[in-house]
Amino acid sequence: MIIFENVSKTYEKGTRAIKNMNLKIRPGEFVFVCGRSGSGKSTFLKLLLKEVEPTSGRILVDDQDLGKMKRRGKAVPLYRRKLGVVFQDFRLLKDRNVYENVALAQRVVAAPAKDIRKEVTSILTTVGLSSKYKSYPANLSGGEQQRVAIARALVNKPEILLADEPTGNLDPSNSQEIMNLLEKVNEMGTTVIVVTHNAELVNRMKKRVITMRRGVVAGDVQEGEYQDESE
Ligand SMILES: Nc1ncnc2c1ncn2[C@@H]1O[C@H](COP(=O)(O)OP(=O)(O)OP(=O)(O)O)[C@@H](O)[C@H]1O
Repeated sequence: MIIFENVSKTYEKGTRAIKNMNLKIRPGEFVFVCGRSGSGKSTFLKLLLKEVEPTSGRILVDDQDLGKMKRRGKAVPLYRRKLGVVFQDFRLLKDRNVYENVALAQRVVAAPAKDIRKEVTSILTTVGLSSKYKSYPANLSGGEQQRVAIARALVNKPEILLADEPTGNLDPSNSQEIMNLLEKVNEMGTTVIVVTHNAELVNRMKKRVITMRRGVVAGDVQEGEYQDESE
């Protein structure tokens, strides 16, 4: 369970990026966080990743108070293992093939060698890329590259998948396929949080929609819609 209690974030120069955010996301939910550029979506993700600290308020993830977690030591890296992250620009290693890109995430957490092949093979099957395990990113379509990034984010079995504009670089048909994959991942048990301003896609998915406007939660609706130009 993710809980934001009266969370505000003011950056050094005085920009109030998040104002009094109250939010609960339950295990297994699929949530869109929508809003225009500058509405606070990235700051929300950074708070959840403990990349930035709230100016006030409290963030709890599975009863762990992020504010009480020591910056030094193992607590933050251990906490971050709960979270898989996917970005708009895929962020794959260009000089490694698909298999290696995904396996590396397992090596980072010192997974036993005998498990790596099994887990990587299994997750590549889930994302529909088992036949391309030897390909390099440059030889894959954007949609395929994002599938590799999703496999990499999921191979260590995080509880929560965070996707920051995952379809920002994709055409409509690849975007829909990525959304379908995220829905499948969610149905397999992972909590999925997707930050986006792609209203068309959001409105087709019929999921919970949290709308941010100038740092404030302006809407939070189950099977909701996002009206891009509502401001
Ligand atoms: N490191 C920072 N220092 C100062 N101000 C910042 C910083 N990061 C973000 N901001 C400001 O905080 C506000 C919210 O930004 P944020 O990046 O969270 O919005 P966003 O909805 O993710 O936008 P985008 O869709 O463009 O990424 C904006 O006014 C932005 O200029």
